[in-house]
Amino acid sequence: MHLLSVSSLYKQQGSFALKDISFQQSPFQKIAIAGETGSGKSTLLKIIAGLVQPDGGQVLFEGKRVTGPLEQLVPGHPGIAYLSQHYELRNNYRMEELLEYANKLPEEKAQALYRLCRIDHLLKRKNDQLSGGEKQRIALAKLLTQTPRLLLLDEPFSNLDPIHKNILKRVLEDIGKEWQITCLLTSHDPLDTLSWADEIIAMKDGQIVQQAPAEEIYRNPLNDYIAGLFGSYNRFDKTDVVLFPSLSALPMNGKPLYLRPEQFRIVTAADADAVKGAIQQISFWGSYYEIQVLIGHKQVVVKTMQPPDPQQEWLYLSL
Ligand SMILES: Nc1ncnc2c1ncn2[C@@H]1O[C@H](COP(=O)(O)OP(=O)(O)OP(=O)(O)O)[C@@H](O)[C@H]1O
Repeated sequence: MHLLSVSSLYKQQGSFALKDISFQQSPFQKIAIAGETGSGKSTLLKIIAGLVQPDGGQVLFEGKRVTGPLEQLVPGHPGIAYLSQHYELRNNYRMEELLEYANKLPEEKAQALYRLCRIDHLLKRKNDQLSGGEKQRIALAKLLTQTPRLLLLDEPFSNLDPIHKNILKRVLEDIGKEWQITCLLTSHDPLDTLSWADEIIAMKDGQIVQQAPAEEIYRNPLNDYIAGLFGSYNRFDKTDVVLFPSLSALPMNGKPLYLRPEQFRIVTAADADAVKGAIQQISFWGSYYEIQVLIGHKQVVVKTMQPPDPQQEWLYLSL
């Protein structure tokens, strides 16, 4: 049985509408909802959490309908925890006091949870002695002491530096594995979610545009919007085969073909499939270089570990 089943959700909010949202989540399946700002991700999470009333459709959690705030006195569902982008921790309390007040777990289990959330060294501190990433993990631990079965995280990676982002990623892995809690999260930077998610749901203008496993959505995006969500890409249409003859070996079926920069190889002129291009720009990205290459009238972006010689004006590409 599905843990979560969302069907035909509809919600009007001013000029924005969430339209016909349907998907299912199995126990322990890791789903990320991706989409540009304003595509409706937070609204969807809040409806699932029972915090916003939908205008149509329904959410089933463990086979039972999640009621909206207009149907119950205290909004929310005891089995579903929702961590907002704008969580608040009370001032003037030590973190251990805040957690103790909320905690429903036996002491030993609570301490294990604080270790898992990497906050056990922060318990004596007050709100103003913590960084944003540390506060977020305290807020997360506080929610988890309520023993939810489904954890909804709204943009957990935004506003985090790479160090705190990586800590949070490890915490989320452990929550799934060690605490058997299913996670559903949103992100407007899906690159953060590729390594974590089993399945990605991409949204635009209140609708689901594509739903697929992480690798599938990265390699076979449905359109330019989805391709762009996951970083640099090259779009090739049928007419581009003249410029790049080896494209004819790839299945296009009348649709554009999206190739990621790392799918090209820099070769020598002697390579049978070599296509000559003019180097336009080289940018350094830490672990790789991105090169803008002009082939005929077409701009192509290529990723490489070895940059060309700075004097070099041309290079040869192959697929
Ligand atoms: N209470 C509200 N009343 C009217 N419009 C709203 C309300 N809440 C959100 N909206 C609008 O609904 C749309 C979707 O908002 P939502 O916060 O769900 O998007 P999002 O994809 O989560 O964006 P972000 O990544 O910036 O958080 C936006 O255009 C927003 O302005």
